[in-house]
Parts: sequence; C-alpha cells; structure tokens
Amino acid sequence: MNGKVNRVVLIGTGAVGCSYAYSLINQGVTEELVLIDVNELRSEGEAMDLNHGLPFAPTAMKVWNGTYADCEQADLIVITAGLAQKPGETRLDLVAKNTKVFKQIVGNIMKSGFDGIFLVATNPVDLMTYVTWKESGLPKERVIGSGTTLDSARLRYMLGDYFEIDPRNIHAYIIGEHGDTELPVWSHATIGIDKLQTFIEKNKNYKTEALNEIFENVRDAAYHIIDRKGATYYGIGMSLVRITKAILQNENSILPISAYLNGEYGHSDIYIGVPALLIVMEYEAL
Ligand SMILES: NC(=O)C1=CN([C@@H]2O[C@H](COP(=O)(O)OP(=O)(O)OC[C@H]3O[C@@H](n4cnc5c(N)ncnc54)[C@H](O)[C@@H]3O)[C@@H](O)[C@H]2O)C=CC1
Ligand SMILES: CC(=O)C(=O)O
Repeated sequence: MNGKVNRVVLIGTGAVGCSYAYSLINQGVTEELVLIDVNELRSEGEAMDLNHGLPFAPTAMKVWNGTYADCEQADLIVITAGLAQKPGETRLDLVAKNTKVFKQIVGNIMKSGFDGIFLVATNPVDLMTYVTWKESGLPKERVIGSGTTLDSARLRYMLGDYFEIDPRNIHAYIIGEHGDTELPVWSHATIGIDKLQTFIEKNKNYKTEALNEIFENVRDAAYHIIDRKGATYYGIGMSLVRITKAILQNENSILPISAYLNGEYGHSDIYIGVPALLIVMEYEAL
C-alpha cells in the first residue's frame, strides 16, 4: 500500500456523465471523483447534489467540481462531453463538432501533466477515441473507448428477456462500430454452458429466426430510446462504471471496448469495438 487514492476525472456532466457519476458513487468504485464541464455552474450543482448522497454511499469518497489542474493526479479520465444525437441524427453526424470540442478538452488535459488512462464515451465513440489518442500523444493502450460494451449489454438483456434467463448467465458480444454497422457474434454466444444454437435445439419453444429481430432491436436501441425520451444515459452510465472497475481494480477482465487495431481482424490504424483484455500494469520504483 502506497497510500495513493484512486482519482477519476469526469469531463462532461450532462446526462451520460451524471448517470456515470451516480452509478460510480453507488458502487463505491473510486475514492475521488472530479467533475469538469464547460458549464461550470452545472458541474458545481451536480457536485453539490452528489455530495449530499455520500452519507448513504458504500464507501468514503470525495467529489468536487474541479479544474483541468486536477487532471495531473488522475488515474482515469472519462470523457462524456460534447453533442448528443437528436431524433433523426446518426452518431456519425456528430463527428465534426465533437472533434472540435475534443481538441480543446484533450489539449487542456495534457497541459496539466496527466499521465493516466483515457476512457471515451462521446459519439461517434470509435472516432472520438482515435481523436483522443492522436491529440494526447499517449500510447494506444492508454486510450480506450466504451466501444460495444453497451451494445453487448443490450444484447445480453434482450436475449435474457427472450429465453427467460438471467442476462448475467448469458455471454454474447456485439463487435465493430458502436453504430449502424455493428454485428453480433452468434457463433460465440453461450447460455450457461450451452452454445446459443445448442440451447435453442434443446428448447423447442425458442426459434433461431427470433435472433435477427433481437439483433435489430439492439442495433437500433439508441434510436428507439431517443425517439421516446430524447437521450440514452443509464445503460451507458453503468457500462462506463463496469469498465472503470475493471481498470481501477485490476480485474484482468475481457470487455468489448473500443481498442486500437494493429492488424488484428485484418484492420489497422482504427479504434473499433472488439473484446479486449484490460490489463493494468503497476510499476514500482526500485
Ligand atoms: N458510447 C456510448 O455508448 C454512448 C455515448 N453517448 C454520447 O455521450 C455524449 C454525451 O451525451 P449526453 O450526456 O446525453 O449529452 P448532454 O448534452 O446531456 O451533456 C454533454 C455535456 O458536455 C458538456 N460540454 C460540451 N462542450 C464541452 C467542453 N468543451 N468542455 C467540457 N464540457 C463540455 C456540456 O456542457 C454538457 O453538460 C454524446 O456524444 C452522446 O452521443 C450517449 C449514450 C451512449
Ligand atoms: C446514444 C448511443 O450511442 C447509444 O445509446 O447507444
């Protein structure tokens, strides 16, 4: 034990950022959480409100409305700042405006002397992760995006709903773009110890044909939710906490994050959603 506490800095305290912060506090994942937003009044108000819940949190924690200087001591910076889709827009429609926002944000973070890990959620997430990597100059392993973690959670939930099985007993991945061209990996999906196809063959009341509709509902889930309530935020908030735990607690977990490909799957120089082993190396000065 070196007495070092974990610090997460959250850039962007909108709907996604605050869902993440709320979930992070409720799961007691970090000792320090710093909030930063271009709308300083908003992040100040969010810090005040979140602090008032701390007496009921599972672990002791400090939450404050910070500045970019607080990034120097951060282990993890989570970026949820920028524009979100409006009804009828795709994630890719956001790329130009969010790239501009990211150049400013990542520049400010790197000026602080930050030397930790970036986790990006802002859309289009694979491209914004690439921009973060380029702008930061950090090694590719230290910059990741949420990738298809949310999509894979949606797939597990919807398969669980159809097969009437707890989604925690379903292992299934969506890979590729967090967006309209993503795809399900049916051949490696399992329910308990059965492959998905074996499970369907054993249980005659379920149909293989249902899988395509399930996938389409997963792929189009953001549109379905945005049409109804204007934005999606709880699912991504919890997905980001899952990734945060894997990193801060050195779990050696495999999650479908947005990772840099260097020849894997025949692709190079892109960030895209693939299952990746999150290994956090700790160094000790000798
Ligand atoms: N990766 C994923 O699976 C998901 C990603 N998203 C994405 O997350 C992003 C955020 O969505 P919401 O929270 O709903 O939007 P929001 O509009 O509620 O919040 C965005 C926040 O960013 C802040 N911001 C804008 N420019 C900034 C800057 N230069 N510096 C600091 N803060 C700045 C705004 O003041 C605002 O508080 C969107 O791009 C959205 O598409 C949303 C859901 C899932
Ligand atoms: C908005 C978005 O990217 C999602 O909910 O998947």
